Amino acid sequence: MDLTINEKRVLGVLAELKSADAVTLAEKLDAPEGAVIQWAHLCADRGLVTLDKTVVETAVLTEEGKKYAAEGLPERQVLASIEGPTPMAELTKHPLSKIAVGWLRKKNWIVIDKGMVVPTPDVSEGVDEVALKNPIAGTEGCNELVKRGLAEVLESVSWTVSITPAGAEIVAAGLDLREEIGTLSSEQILSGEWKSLPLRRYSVDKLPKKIYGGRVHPNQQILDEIRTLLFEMGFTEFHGSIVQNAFWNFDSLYQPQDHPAREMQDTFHLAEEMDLPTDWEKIKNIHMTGGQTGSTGWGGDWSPDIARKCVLRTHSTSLSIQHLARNPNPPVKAFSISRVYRRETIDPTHLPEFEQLEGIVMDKDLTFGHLLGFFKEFFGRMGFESVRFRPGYFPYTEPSVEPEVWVDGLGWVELGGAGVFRKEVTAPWGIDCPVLAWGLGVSRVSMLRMGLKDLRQLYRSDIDWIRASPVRRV
Ligand SMILES: N[C@@H](Cc1ccccc1)C(=O)O
Repeated sequence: MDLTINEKRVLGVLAELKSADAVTLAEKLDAPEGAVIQWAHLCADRGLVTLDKTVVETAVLTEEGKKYAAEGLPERQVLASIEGPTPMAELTKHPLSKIAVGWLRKKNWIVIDKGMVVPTPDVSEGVDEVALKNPIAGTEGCNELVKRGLAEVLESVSWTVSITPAGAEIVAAGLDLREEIGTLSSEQILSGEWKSLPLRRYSVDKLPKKIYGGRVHPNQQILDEIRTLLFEMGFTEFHGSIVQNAFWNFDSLYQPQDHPAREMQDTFHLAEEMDLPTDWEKIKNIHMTGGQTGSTGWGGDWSPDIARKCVLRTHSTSLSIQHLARNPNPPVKAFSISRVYRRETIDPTHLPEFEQLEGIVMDKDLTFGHLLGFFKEFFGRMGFESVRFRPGYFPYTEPSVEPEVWVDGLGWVELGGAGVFRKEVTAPWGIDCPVLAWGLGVSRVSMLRMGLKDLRQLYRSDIDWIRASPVRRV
């Protein structure tokens, strides 16, 4: 049997001791415990030793636990601070009363009667207090302390290694304890001396431990791929703040102030307010009368106070309109990949935050047909071969569509919305050519591309999944 020198050394010690724990072995062999355990496992693989694992639990007090061990549990301290019936109002002055009162009642150390706290006759030491003096893992008292965060249980693993008859036999037959040779010199080869040297054996059928290099998160890879694709298609990128006022998130997009999407249940509203642009009245006019656009507007009233209120952006269209307001002259061809926030109930296909890919193309003579053509091209390059369009509705586009892609096994999957911005949206900023606009859920795209059933997987720190996900072309 080709044993390594270290395996032989383990057997050598065990031939004498028969059985030993890893700490003793490590001492005898003057080697780290971890290494000794590894050598013992190699011997165990060959049936020369057996290994027994014992998990020992030790309880230790947390910082808070230590403090109470010295001063007494809060309920004990508070109880000690009163003599006989005491008004509740008095008791609550004690700095620990917040923690203590619940426990005092739970332990039946007090009863509360018409605002008076009355100590009961039985206030003897509890198992938790015993454990606080000497915590022993697994005892009822100690479990109580763990629940209260006053103690924690640490696990330590210890190994016992025992030699088997097969191992003893090998030792009895004599062990060659000469150092093994890992490299040969040319003299050793030329002289033929190598034939008698104890050469280190290599096992070619044992797989080495896997090494994982750093890598980009699979979802980020897809986002990067989309960015690269759009740069290749001639787009520039725009960014903006996560916090937007309603003016940019809703009003400038011709979303009426009583639109249901603005409701509490859909949007994260913030307490902050943000100033409006100095020429905000043109948006008010558009909403109330349609301004110079030939539209009748929504009618009714429009309040700058509502428009100043901040929200977490619910869509990146709020960034698109600001990009257009800053760049009102054609051509504009720009995109943004940004997180957006909605009050969704979390489930496999809905999250309260997700990435949107937002795009705008502005130029003379653009038509709705160009928008559909863009999607065919873009989704084709993303690997979705069939695209279809369903009519849609958005307050800021006319016409509007919802593009869908075909995914084998799932059917048609809706990916977002698109359309041509209405005059009510573009005219206030002096834009007079058509603007194609869209917003797609890219997390959906990632999910489909990776074949995931659960969107949440994209945002979990699941290191095994991240390592196992195939590296994609970027
Ligand atoms: N903002 C829309 C998508 C959209 C963007 C631009 C134009 C039309 C629709 C959404 O979040 O669903």
